[in-house]
Amino acid sequence: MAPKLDNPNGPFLAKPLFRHDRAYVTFLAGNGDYVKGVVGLAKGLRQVKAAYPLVVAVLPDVPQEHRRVLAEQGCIVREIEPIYPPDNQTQFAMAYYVINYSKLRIWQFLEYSKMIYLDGDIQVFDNIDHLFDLPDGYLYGVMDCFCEKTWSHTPQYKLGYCQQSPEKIKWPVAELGQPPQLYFNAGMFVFEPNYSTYERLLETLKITPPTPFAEQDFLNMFFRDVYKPIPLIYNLVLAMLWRHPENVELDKVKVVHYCAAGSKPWRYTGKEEHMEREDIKMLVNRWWEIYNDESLDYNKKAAVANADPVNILAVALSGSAAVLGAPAAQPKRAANYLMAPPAA
Ligand SMILES: O=c1ccn([C@@H]2O[C@H](COP(=O)(O)OP(=O)(O)O[C@H]3O[C@H](CO)[C@H](O)[C@H](O)[C@H]3O)[C@@H](O)[C@H]2O)c(=O)[nH]1
Ligand SMILES: O[C@H]1[C@H](O)[C@@H](O)[C@H](O)[C@@H](O)[C@H]1O
Ligand SMILES: [Mn+2]
Repeated sequence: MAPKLDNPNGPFLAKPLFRHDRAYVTFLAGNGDYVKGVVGLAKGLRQVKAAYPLVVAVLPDVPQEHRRVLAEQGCIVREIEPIYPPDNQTQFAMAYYVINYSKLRIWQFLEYSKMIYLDGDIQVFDNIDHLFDLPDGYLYGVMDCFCEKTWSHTPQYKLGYCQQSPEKIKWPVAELGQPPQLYFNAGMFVFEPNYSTYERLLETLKITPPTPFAEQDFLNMFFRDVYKPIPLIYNLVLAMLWRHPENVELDKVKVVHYCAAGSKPWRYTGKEEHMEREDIKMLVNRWWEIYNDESLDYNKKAAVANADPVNILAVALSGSAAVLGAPAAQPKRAANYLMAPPAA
């Protein structure tokens, strides 16, 4: 008797052709050295055998040469238009962060039902694919720390209050009412692209004055009712090491965010405050090990050899091997879409 198939159409059709509607996504602006961060991130994701590709949302000012480097690393490069805060108000945001409002465009990546955003100055040391399985309908991220000078404009900083240790210096409820809502660091978050959310984000931005932490403040405000904190192992903001060491179990950390002043590995000199710490040196070295590891460079042939036949067919249809593991779902809306060229 013929074996009973789960799917009466047979094993070939049992798997959908386009298997992934999930991806990691990062953001790249300018012609500077953040491209190194993104290359490092792409290689880090490969090292931990991430099941999903890395989409890089690039602004028009990212040079072709950098796009080519990213495509050769197996990234899916997508150009986005910049987003600026409302006219004449940019002076109220920290100039350096204004460009980050453009990150809102990633809600427009409708061919993906769920994505994990990671800053270019993040490295992934352990697989985090399981975060894609968190229940839909929420935005997930790691709670920030308010203790660095970058927060000196806020009442939290002035009081010495931090949501990472709310029991140390208590929020003065009698004077100021309820403590501030939980606030996530926007260098990493799990979200669902959605066109109506995207439109509401842009509409709301038009009537929202810019603030110092730019889109990070804005996203915290916009998603305040659906934000769910996840453990800090998913985005270790480096200042946690000296501000709240009792909260950090470094050997369990899966994702490191090199956001503290002077900690970007590709610019590291060790001279800035805290940068002489052994744990910082170790984390910077670990980033470089990944960045320099040639065995982690994208290898089209190996990717094809490891892929199952369904994926190979998908690649053949898409005309690009760089999308292996994330066959080319076509964007449902107009977007400049640069498929990775076949690697030489
Ligand atoms: O010249 C630049 C500047 C930034 N970026 C991209 O924008 C991201 C955010 O910039 P930083 O990582 O330098 O910023 P921080 O980590 O200090 O900032 C934090 O606060 C910011 C407020 O705007 C954002 O929310 C950011 O995601 C969050 O991690 C970078 O990782 C990178 O992906 C570039 O590509 N080029
Ligand atoms: O997003 C910012 C950024 O990452 C800064 O480097 C850090 O000092 C802040 O705490 C954070 O809110
Ligand atoms: Mn960052």
